[in-house]
Amino acid sequence: MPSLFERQHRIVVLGGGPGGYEAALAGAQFGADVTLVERVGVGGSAVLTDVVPSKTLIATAEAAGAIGDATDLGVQFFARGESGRSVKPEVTVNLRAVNQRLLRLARQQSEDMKQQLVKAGVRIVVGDGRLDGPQRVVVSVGSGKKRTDVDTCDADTVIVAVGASPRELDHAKPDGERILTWKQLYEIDDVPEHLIVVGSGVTGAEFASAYTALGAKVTLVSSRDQVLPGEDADAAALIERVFRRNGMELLSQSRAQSVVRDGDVVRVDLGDGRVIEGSHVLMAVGSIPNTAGIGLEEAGVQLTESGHIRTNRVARTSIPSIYAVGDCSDSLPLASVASMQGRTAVFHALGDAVSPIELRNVTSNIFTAPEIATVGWSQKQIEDGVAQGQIYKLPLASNPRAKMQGVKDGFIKLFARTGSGTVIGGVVVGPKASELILPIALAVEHRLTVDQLARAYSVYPSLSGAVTDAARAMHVVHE
Ligand SMILES: Cc1cc2nc3c(=O)[nH]c(=O)nc-3n(C[C@H](O)[C@H](O)[C@H](O)COP(=O)(O)OP(=O)(O)OC[C@H]3O[C@@H](n4cnc5c(N)ncnc54)[C@H](O)[C@@H]3O)c2cc1C
Ligand SMILES: NC(=O)c1ccc[n+]([C@@H]2O[C@H](COP(=O)([O-])OP(=O)(O)OC[C@H]3O[C@@H](n4cnc5c(N)ncnc54)[C@H](O)[C@@H]3O)[C@@H](O)[C@H]2O)c1
Repeated sequence: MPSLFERQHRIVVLGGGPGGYEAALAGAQFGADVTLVERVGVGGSAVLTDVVPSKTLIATAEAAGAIGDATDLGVQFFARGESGRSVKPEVTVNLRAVNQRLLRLARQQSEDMKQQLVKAGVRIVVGDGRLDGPQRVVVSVGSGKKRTDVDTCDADTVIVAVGASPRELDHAKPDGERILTWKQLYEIDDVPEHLIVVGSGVTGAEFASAYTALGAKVTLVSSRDQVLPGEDADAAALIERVFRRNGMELLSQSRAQSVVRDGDVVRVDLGDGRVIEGSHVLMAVGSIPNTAGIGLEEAGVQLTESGHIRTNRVARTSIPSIYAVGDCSDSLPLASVASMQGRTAVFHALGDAVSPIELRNVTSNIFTAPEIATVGWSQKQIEDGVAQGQIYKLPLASNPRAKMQGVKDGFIKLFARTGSGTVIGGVVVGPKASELILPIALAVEHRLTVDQLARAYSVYPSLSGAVTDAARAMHVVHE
């Protein structure tokens, strides 16, 4: 039974994405008086415009890609033409139906989450929230002169979980038709003839990969030497190779200066004399936190130069009654991290046992084809001497199941502490790497050694067998 203290504790959560949702649920679990203020829909950008729609689109891209892969394994697709001779059918994607499906799925997921909150006893207030000092949130609806305050919520604890929005360049303003942010992609009815993706971070790489599989000609404009800056260098090199093999054009060290539309044509000016033309442009040049104009600085909350909210490892800000979680904070911009922060913040505010967030153990995945999953320390950190470790890389080409399935690209990499053999990180590149990384994540979280990992029975034949094989290869022979 919640104590009187918990029942009297008023938590106001601003923003209903993964961070806010998890915080609200955790508060309700403790029996606290929880109000969630959200302007668009429960689930936030993660569910309505970012993670859920993009991964649903990628599921279709994988299905389209699987047809080509099946051909490699001897499956033939043909139809009888009028003369009785076989003709190769065209594989096309009905993007309008795909988009309708993914938006329906996102709305349903949002509704399911809202019901969960209502069932748990969370009060949901629809509108724009802003802080009025460290312990009050004011909610308004409408904009400009029509803006009206509709609610005032006093709080013992405020959890700010307002997320982030696509960054826009001054000379490349999205028009929602041909020049698009990732939130506007689902409004187009046909697969673009030629999609230019500006920005080769995770968002740009995922959409470039997906639209190539859906049948678009794709040009990826990367401001760096290599796509996916900051990720494992071997994984980035492999994905570039696959992108090129699949017909994608990759422009490295190319920075878009301006994007203009001329009827059905868009032109991206790279500022060095080169201008590329396409039918659509996706701007994937990062995000900015939704922290402006909501009373944070006035309440004394410290922001970083980029406008993110400074937090400690239990997500508390510089003001003790205010916590900040998710993409608006200075933590890692991942849905899983936002959720963990949301829960941690509430546990801390209500005085329950709490483990400070350990970002090093976060597992993440890039949903390109093949996928790239990582956990723990990176090879670069080991090579730079930040962590001491051994590196072992096992190409999937040597794995029996991969051979049977015709898997052409991928590897497993393990990092283990020099001497003790404790697993400190790893990278998986391959189909469903997001599922294959878990044994490595468990090893990192629970400080298992390569020998302990190797002792687990993996199924023969299986892709996960490559994880135990890599662990075996790293066995430390003591003199
Ligand atoms: C294309 C794309 C794909 C991604 N894929 C993945 C993935 O596969 N896995 C993963 O872990 N992460 C992924 N991410 C990152 C993930 O989307 C974010 O880390 C996650 O959404 C952060 O959650 P959040 O709780 O901070 O809030 P958000 O999901 O950003 O939601 C914030 C909510 O706050 C509301 N809000 C903002 N201001 C106010 C206000 N003043 N008043 C009321 N409400 C307000 C907004 O309407 C929004 O609903 C992806 C990101 C992008 C762009
Ligand atoms: N699968 C996932 O979990 C997933 C998917 C998408 C995003 N995310 C999260 O979102 C974060 C942000 O990723 P992102 O890709 O949206 O942003 P990002 O900031 O990581 O990448 C944007 C890229 O655009 C480049 N850029 C900026 N201006 C440019 C210009 N004018 N021309 C060409 N390139 C330009 C930048 O140099 C940068 O490399 C990720 O780190 C990740 O945490 C996660």
